[in-house]
Amino acid sequence: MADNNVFLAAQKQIRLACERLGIDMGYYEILKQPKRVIEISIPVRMDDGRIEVYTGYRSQHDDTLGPAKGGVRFHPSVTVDEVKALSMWMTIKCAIVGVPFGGGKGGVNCNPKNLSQREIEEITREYIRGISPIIGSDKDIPAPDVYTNQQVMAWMVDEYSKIKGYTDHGIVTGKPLLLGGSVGRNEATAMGCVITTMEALKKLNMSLDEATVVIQGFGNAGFNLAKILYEAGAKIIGVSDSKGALFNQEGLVPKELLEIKKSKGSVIYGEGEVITNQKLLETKCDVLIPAALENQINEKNACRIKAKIVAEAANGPTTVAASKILNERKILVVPDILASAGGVTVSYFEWVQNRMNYYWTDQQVNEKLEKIMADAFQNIYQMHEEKSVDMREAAFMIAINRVVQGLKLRGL
Ligand SMILES: NC(=O)C1=CN([C@@H]2O[C@H](COP(=O)(O)OP(=O)(O)OC[C@H]3O[C@@H](n4cnc5c(N)ncnc54)[C@H](O)[C@@H]3O)[C@@H](O)[C@H]2O)C=CC1
Ligand SMILES: O=C(O)CCC(=O)C(=O)O
Repeated sequence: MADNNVFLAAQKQIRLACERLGIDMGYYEILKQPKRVIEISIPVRMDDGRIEVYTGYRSQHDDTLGPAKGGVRFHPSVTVDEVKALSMWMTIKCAIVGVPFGGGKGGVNCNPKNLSQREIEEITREYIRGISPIIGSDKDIPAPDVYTNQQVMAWMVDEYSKIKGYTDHGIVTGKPLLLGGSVGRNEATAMGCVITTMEALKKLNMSLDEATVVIQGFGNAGFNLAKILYEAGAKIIGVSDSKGALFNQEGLVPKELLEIKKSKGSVIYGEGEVITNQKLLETKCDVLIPAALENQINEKNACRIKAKIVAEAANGPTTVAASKILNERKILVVPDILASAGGVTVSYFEWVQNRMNYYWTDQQVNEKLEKIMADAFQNIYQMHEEKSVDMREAAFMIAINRVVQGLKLRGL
C-alpha cells in the first residue's frame, strides 16, 4: 500500500510544508530525495563456516545546516526506501531542535536475533569499511537505532579508527562512556519524549501523575520511557515487544518487566493480560507512545485509538492518512520529529564533548536537553495554533523554513 511507503510519506510531508510556506518549489525539488545514498554488500563468514552476504545502506539527505547525522538500524525489514525516509526525517528533526546537523541514516538488512555476537561484530566492521569513504566526524556521524547499541558503536569507533590510523571518538555517537560517550545519551530519546509529553499534558490541563500510559516497544526508547514515566508517577498500563503485548489496568513496574524480558525473552511473561500489539494500540489511555517501528497507526486503526495524546517516540509510527484522522479526532499528537529528537540532541552534546575532550555532568546534559525540547515544543505548538495546521505540519514548516533559509544563505 502506497500509504505504507515511508519514502513517499516523507516526500508528501516535505511537499506539504513547502506549499504551506509558499516557498519556491525548486527547494522541494532539492529536498524531495537524499543528496547521496550508498548501497554496499557485506560478506560475512558465519560461525558455521558459510559465507552470507548482507546489504547495507547509508543515506545522506541534506547537509545544509551541518554534517549529516543519524542512526544505523540492523533489522530484517531495512530497505533503501526506509533508510532514505529516515534520513529525510533526520534533517527535519535536527532543524526542529536547532542542532547544527543535517540528516543521515543507515541500515543493514539482517536479523540480529539470529546472529551471534561475533557475526554482528563482523557485519558492523564490514559495514563501516563499506561506508568509510563518505562518513567522518565533520561529514556524517552515525549513531544507534533499532537493534544497534553502545557495543555496536564501540566496534564502529574501533574499525573507523583503524582505517584512519588514529582514534576518532567523534565518528559516532551513542558510545559507551569509556570511549567518549555522553552521560544521558542512553536515556536521551526517552527523556526528550517525556519532556515533550509533559508539555502536551499541560496543554490539556493534565498532569503526569494522573496519567495512564501505553507504550509499544520495550527497547532503548520504550523501556527508558516506561522507567522515567513510572518514576514520575504515571501509571504504565500496557507495554509490548515483538513477541506481543501485556496489559494491566492496575499498573506495571518497568524494572521488573525488564528482568522478566532478560530472563524469559519477552515482557508478555509479566503479570497481566497478554494481548496483541494491535489491541494494545487501541487501549483506552491518556498517553499512547509508539516506540517500535513505522506504520503502526494506520488508516485501519486510527479511528479506534482512544488516547488523548499520541507521543511518537518511534520514527514514522503513523501513516499520512492516519495522521489526518488523529487530527480530525482532536487527539493531540507530539510528532516523531519532535518527540524522538532527544536522542540526536544529546548526540550533538556528545559530539561537542568529543571535540572539546572535556565531559559534562548529568545535570549539565539534562538541563540543556530540557530547555531545547520544551522550547521546540512551544514553537511548534504556537505555529500549530497560529496557522491552524496540525502539530506535524507545524513541525515540518518550522524545519523546512530553517533549511531553506540555510540554502538561500549558502547561495541557492
Ligand atoms: N535509539 C535511539 O536513540 C532512537 C530511536 N528512535 C526510534 O525509536 C524506535 C525504537 O528504537 P529503539 O528503542 O532504539 O530500538 P531497540 O532495538 O532498542 O528496541 C526496539 C523495540 O521494539 C520492539 N519491537 C520490534 N518489533 C515490534 C513490533 N512489531 N511490535 C512491537 N514491538 C516491536 C522490540 O522488541 C524492542 O523492544 C525506532 O523507531 C527508532 O528509530 C528514535 C530516535 C532515537
Ligand atoms: O543520535 C543520533 O545521531 C540519531 C538518532 C536517530 O537515529 C534518530 O533520531 O532517529
